[in-house]
Amino acid sequence: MSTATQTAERHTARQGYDGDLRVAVLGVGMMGQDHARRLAQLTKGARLVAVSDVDAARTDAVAAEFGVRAVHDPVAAITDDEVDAVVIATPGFTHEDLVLEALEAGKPTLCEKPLTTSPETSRKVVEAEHALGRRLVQVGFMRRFDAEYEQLRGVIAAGELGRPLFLHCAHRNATTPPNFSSEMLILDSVVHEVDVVRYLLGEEITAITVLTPGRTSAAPEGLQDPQFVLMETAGGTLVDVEIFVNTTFGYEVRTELVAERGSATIGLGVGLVQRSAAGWGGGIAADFKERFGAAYDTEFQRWVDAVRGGAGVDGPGVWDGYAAAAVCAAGVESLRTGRRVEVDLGPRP
Ligand SMILES: NC(=O)c1ccc[n+]([C@@H]2O[C@H](COP(=O)([O-])OP(=O)(O)OC[C@H]3O[C@@H](n4cnc5c(N)ncnc54)[C@H](O)[C@@H]3O)[C@@H](O)[C@H]2O)c1
Ligand SMILES: O[C@H]1[C@H](O)[C@@H](O)[C@H](O)[C@@H](O)[C@H]1O
Repeated sequence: MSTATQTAERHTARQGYDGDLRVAVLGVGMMGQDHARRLAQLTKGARLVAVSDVDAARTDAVAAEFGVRAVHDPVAAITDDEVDAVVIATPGFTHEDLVLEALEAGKPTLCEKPLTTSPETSRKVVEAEHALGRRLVQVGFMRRFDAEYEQLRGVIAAGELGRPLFLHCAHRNATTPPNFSSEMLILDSVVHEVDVVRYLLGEEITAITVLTPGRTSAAPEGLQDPQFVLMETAGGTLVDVEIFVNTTFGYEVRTELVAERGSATIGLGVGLVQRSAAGWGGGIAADFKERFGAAYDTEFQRWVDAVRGGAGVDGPGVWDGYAAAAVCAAGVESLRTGRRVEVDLGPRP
């Protein structure tokens, strides 16, 4: 029997955790460092015990900062007997391998979005978890833990406003990191709207069309920014998303529901008339760490509580990660062809 299989069996047998959950963070760039600090200083019932990054100097520096072990091989951190659970905060293209390693080792995992970068690889993860027979992987769609999104979901579920007709979404970032491609506006950014639409409406997205307006002069050479995305849902709601990632002035994530008998808007602040570099009365968040800080905190606390209690996951799982990957892949196809692309998720295991 392989060591990984033995470890998996040990962890499968375990129903809960008596002491603190010992967590390793893999990938300690911008998000990984933020999550390491969250686990080390804020999340109750969890203890940051190790960090791991392919950049050895970065691993050592972050480990020293938090007084935890530096493990230079990320797979060794996953299979380590002193590690109960892992947080994956490496770039999206590395997620497939690391999540499959974590499943093989039977380690509960909180994987930053996207689950993987294609529907085929996400399906592989869905099937690997299904074969294991229990939920072990949660996907870092943190907006589900944001109080305003929860409130909007409640408004829709209560049904007082009637059937949802439209969701108008705006997703704006101040700037993009180097090497951010036109496809990444869909795969890395709109993936959040794909997930919250499924979360808010409780139904699947059946088609997507991506339109390309004139580029902002602030976009780096070759980047198609902004883009306008139209999604259709199984229940007949139309969703539009303005994705604009080089606004230069700040971070805005806004959603307006228009239903049969009223509308409800989140992410607006109060009394907004105009937003610009000069700001407005209430101020504008600089980035996602500021806008969604409380949501990340809640996401981590609920994940740790679920793992310690034996449930493994409390929030979006591998199927949600797969659905998002499938819609985004169709979106990238639409971006390339200019055509509407239908989405078929196939059977759910
Ligand atoms: N939920 C959110 O709001 C949010 C916000 C930002 C980023 N993210 C996601 O977080 C993840 C990380 O993004 P980031 O902005 O922190 O990136 P980053 O480039 O700042 O950091 C990534 C780190 O991973 C390391 N790395 C690369 N390959 C590795 C591997 N195989 N094993 C171990 N380490 C490896 C890199 O050396 C780097 O230190 C991405 O999936 C991104 O989409 C989510
Ligand atoms: O990786 C980031 C992150 O997911 C943010 O929440 C989103 O606003 C950005 O567009 C994306 O690039």
